[in-house]
Amino acid sequence: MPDKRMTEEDALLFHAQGRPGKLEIAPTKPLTTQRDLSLAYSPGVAVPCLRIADDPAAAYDYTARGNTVAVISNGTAVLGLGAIGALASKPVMEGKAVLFKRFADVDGIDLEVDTTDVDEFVNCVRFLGKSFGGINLEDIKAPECFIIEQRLRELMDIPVFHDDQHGTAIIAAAGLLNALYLTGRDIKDCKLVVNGAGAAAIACVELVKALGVQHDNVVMCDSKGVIYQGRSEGMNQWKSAHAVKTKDRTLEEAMKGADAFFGLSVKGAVTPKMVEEMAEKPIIFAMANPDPEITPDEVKSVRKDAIVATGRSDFANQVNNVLGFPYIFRGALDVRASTINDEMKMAAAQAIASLAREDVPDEVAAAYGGMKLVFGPEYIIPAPFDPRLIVAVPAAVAKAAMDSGVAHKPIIDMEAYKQELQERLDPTASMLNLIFEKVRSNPRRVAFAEGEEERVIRAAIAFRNAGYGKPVLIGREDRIKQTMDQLGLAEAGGDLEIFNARLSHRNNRYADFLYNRMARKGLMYRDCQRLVKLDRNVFASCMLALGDTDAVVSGTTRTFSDTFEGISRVIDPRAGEQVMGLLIVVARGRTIFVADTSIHELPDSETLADIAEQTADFARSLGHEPRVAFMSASSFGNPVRAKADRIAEAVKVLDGRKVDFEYDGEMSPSVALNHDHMKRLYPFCRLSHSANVLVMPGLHTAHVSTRLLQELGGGTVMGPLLMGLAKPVQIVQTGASVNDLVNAAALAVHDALR
Ligand SMILES: NC(=O)C1=CN([C@@H]2O[C@H](COP(=O)(O)OP(=O)(O)OC[C@H]3O[C@@H](n4cnc5c(N)ncnc54)[C@H](OP(=O)(O)O)[C@@H]3O)[C@@H](O)[C@H]2O)C=CC1
Ligand SMILES: CC(=O)C(=O)O
Ligand SMILES: [Mg+2]
Repeated sequence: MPDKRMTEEDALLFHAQGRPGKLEIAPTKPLTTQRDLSLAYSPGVAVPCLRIADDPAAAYDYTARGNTVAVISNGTAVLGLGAIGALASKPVMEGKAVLFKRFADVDGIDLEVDTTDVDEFVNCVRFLGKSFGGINLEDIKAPECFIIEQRLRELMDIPVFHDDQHGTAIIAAAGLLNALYLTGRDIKDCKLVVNGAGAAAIACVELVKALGVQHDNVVMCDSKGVIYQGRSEGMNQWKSAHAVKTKDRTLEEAMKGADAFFGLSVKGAVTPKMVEEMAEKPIIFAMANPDPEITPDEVKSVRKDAIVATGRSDFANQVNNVLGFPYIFRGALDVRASTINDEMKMAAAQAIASLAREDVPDEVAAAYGGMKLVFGPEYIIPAPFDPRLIVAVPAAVAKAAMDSGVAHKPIIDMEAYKQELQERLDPTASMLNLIFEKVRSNPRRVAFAEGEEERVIRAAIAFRNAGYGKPVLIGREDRIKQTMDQLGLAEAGGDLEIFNARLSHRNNRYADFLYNRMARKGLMYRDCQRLVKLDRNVFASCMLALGDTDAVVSGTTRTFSDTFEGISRVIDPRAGEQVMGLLIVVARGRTIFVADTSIHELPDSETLADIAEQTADFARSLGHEPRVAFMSASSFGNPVRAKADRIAEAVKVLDGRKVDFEYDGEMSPSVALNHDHMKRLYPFCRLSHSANVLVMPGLHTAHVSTRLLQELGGGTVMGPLLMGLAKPVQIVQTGASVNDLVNAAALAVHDALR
């Protein structure tokens, strides 16, 4: 079942563009000077080596071990794709490593071990233990995975956790607890059918039985049908442990009257007829990836009363181990647990289940506006981007580790630990995701002014596929169609709307509108007609001004000022605001907002103060408490520099306005961004910590520093975003990528929703 939000080409491009793959390794210490080299490498490195030789626990203080988890597979059960091999499993393993980082700030390293032999695999992994704080086994088929995990748990003194078994079981159990509650069932009476008797299925059954499901109420099926007592074909000890006395031999027979179904097998294994014959209010978790055993639409076509979950993110109720493994390891690593035991697994399941029952914070609910985030059949489990998971699950896991005596480094102050967990999650990434989800739930029309450009066409298709809205390409139809043909996008982009500014029947309306605005600013009617016909930025802006589109994106083919000139002929600034450019820089664990990067050559004090206020507002909307620094080459008059007065003056302007955020200046970047430096040299500085909003003294400096950051910074740079226009317009940089264009268009839609 294809995901409507992307094509196969999108998936390949995503992985291939820029540096191939999804991961890189970045140093955490500077390595610039000879001294750095001496400290990081020989001779300095010998000192921590000897400390660790004396005391192995010191490895947690002097190396990255304590925050590093190996994601290890042999490629024998990759998602539901089967035994595609170690190498072909690498995209999934890199993906798991990225999820570790993104959701729980754990450094994951993927290792693909090219053997299907259990002894070889175990011998390879067992000797790697000293490098890592934990081992996450992934996509290894049953029954070998049971033996591998068991042996490695015995041989290694760090947590060894087969994610497909326990990660899946924890999430499925959490979902089941909530679904049983919603359908008024007692866990002891629940009749469960499980299709699949491999890694994930066996672990799920074991965990739900530990939580109260009765042995005789569970029927498991595999590729040969029902696992009944006495069956000999295709059996193993793990399946035998769950064999039951029954006359049923097929999945279809077993499903009759069942309360709940777990699918951990393959795509399409369940038919609507099977679902039709289940009990009232059936619970159906079709968890095979990437395609479920049955789709939610198929279920709903026969059973409106069903609660349905899948492993995918494009449906409500995603029961996927991504909700578990990052957080479970976070908790386990933080207390240096020697293992991940049943107590920790149950605590994680309970924490996830309880979170779904709690009131969803407004900002999360608003962002997922299209879905019902109120505890109920469409929301039995938290959404993967729920920012509360990073606190709730690791804290529960860490506590269970401490209570069950496997924590080598117990947490003393749980509240402080929760605060620390909160800070691990990059609020910008979370908020941006929430913004994009909000856009998806409220899609709008966006005019791409440079519709003949290859990248713009690709971006329009990706924008539409991502569900952000309806793109309109401005350009000549024959040119656009020809480019689509050349790119092999004729089918994907065939139904996109195209407006040709030269031929549009709207032109007279637009020219009248423009003339009304510009007649007293030196333009004649014929000038306006020509502009509407020939300048696509003017045409697209007229569409926006007159309600024919909700937003405009442009900028790939002309300089910012040329593009802005066309747009500003039609669109005014928002009343009381400055039009300006704002850059978001996420680097080295911090998010910095930089403005104005686009419009004001040499802003006066009042304008600098306006820029500070608008940027502080924006930072706050992304979850950051703003601390504004007015940037300069000098700090607090030292050394005296020409034209620095207006910057210091901006501070006084803000004093007069009584704003509700911290600000100070003028100061140089090394003061603004280095708190120690700031406190030592300028103890009177009013900022409580390093600045996160940098107001630039002028366009030159803003441009130069922006470009330096983009070319050399090593972090993620977003923008510049265009702020302060009365209608939503984004101008990307010339040379913007498809991704930049899609993001800009989505942000423009978000602006349209204000
Ligand atoms: N949503 C989630 O978070 C997760 C989902 N999964 C999904 O679960 C599935 C299984 O993964 P995993 O347990 O790791 O793999 P395994 O290879 O360990 O197990 C696969 C199981 O599926 C059974 N099977 C295969 N075809 C059929 C069929 N037509 N009817 C019934 N059973 C069948 C196999 O039967 P036999 O024993 O007879 O060979 C085997 O028991 C995959 O689709 C995977 O994507 C896995 C982990 C997490
Ligand atoms: C989600 C997962 O781990 C799987 O499908 O294998
Ligand atoms: Mg897996």
